[in-house]
Amino acid sequence: MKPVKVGLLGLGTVGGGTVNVLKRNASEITRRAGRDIQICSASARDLTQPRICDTHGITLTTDPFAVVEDPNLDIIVELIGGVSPAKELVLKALENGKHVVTANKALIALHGNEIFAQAHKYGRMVAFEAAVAGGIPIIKTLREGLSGNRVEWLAGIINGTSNFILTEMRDKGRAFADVLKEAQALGYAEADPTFDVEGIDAGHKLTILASIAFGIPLQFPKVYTEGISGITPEDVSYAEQLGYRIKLLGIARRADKGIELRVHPTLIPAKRLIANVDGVMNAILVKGDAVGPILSYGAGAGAEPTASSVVADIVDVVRALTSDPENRVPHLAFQPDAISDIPVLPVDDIETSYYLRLSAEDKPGVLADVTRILASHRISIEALIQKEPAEGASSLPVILLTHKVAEREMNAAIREIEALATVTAPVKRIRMETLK
Ligand SMILES: NC(=O)C1=CN([C@@H]2O[C@H](COP(=O)(O)OP(=O)(O)OC[C@H]3O[C@@H](n4cnc5c(N)ncnc54)[C@H](O)[C@@H]3O)[C@@H](O)[C@H]2O)C=CC1
Ligand SMILES: N[C@@H](CC=O)C(=O)O
Ligand code: NA
Repeated sequence: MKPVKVGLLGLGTVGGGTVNVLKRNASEITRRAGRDIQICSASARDLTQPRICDTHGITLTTDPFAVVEDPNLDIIVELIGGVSPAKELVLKALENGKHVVTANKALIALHGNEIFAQAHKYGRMVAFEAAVAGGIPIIKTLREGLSGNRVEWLAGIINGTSNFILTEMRDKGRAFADVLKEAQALGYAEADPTFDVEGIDAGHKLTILASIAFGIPLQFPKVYTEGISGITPEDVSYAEQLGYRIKLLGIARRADKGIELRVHPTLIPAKRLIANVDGVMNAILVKGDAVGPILSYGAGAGAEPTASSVVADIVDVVRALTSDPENRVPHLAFQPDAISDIPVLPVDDIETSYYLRLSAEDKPGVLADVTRILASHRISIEALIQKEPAEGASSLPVILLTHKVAEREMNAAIREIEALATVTAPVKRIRMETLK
């Protein structure tokens, strides 16, 4: 049979990794796919840049639109990133009758509904396994492996850059900015690394996972996002002393009145498996009603781990080229007319436990004031540590762990605590999850 012809948009970290994996494993991949897969052309902004891959035999261009307009290509692999021109390129490729593989989570989370409608219109596939958790086949797991379950919740470490930074801060006491620079040099970070450290990239991935888990539309604007940029080495160390680890988690959970969608730094008991997922590794814990909890673990970023998912998607498309299109797995696992309108809850309604760190003057009565305020909001305290003031400092750190309370109630209590004359700095708050 004739080879399947692929055009690649982007030859950076993931594009280069994809060329390398397809070349190195060509014969095994052909045995799995049933056809040879040939990268015929590729676009990059600057053709003179050094590359991690050998582009011998690939026609190179600086114009990505020339690739999607090439009538000889069957599959377009979009590895440029960002919304524009990626969106225009993907829509055009589908219109031109090509199947699309992409690693672009921002694009799918923000414009997936429109892109899937275009794919449906032209009877083509869009595959995006690499968009969530790099090399971990979590989309396939949710969409296919767990399709007999009612998913109750999922919680994941789904940003490799943030996890790498938190791990290096904890293990080696390194400074945030210094570790972020290293993550960028290793090709883990987004083109704009604030997407990594402010929880936006994890929010994009959570949007996709939640749609596939619960059968809801992609709705990134309703995800609560908070990143790790405010986490200090002190918080990491206090959490450790209390038996917890701080991880940036993306959490999607069915609650009584709707669905929680939130990304924030979270204290997790140190003995949980997921609390020990370190460096650039990612892990997603999914709780299905039938299977119980399952944990998928693997590299969340980097050239070849991400290429592993890109190539698997190419193989899926190639296999589907010979099967009845109506029997394909739907993009969001649920049939397009079966997407439900169950509401996403505002963050104020979400209940969690909290770690609070206060700076208080070393005077009698301060703790009594704080506990009175918490009690007046029906917030009960689970643990408390009070430290000696640092040498020369007049205020002392007080660390509290609370039982579960609604975010709205905690916000009100924090406002009152911060108004106390004896509390000398804004209260530091990190949410906690037991993940049971
Ligand atoms: N780096 C990683 O570990 C992972 C990246 N991703 C996603 O994969 C995609 C690619 O990421 P990387 O390979 O890291 O990026 P990169 O910056 O290393 O490579 C991007 C490539 O696209 C080209 N490009 C960029 N803007 C362009 C434009 N406006 N027009 C034409 N070409 C353009 C560049 O020349 C380069 O060849 C992104 O969507 C990213 O979010 C997903 C999972 C992991
Ligand atoms: N910047 C992302 C790359 C993979 O999606 C990350 O750090 O996880
Ligand atoms: Na994946």
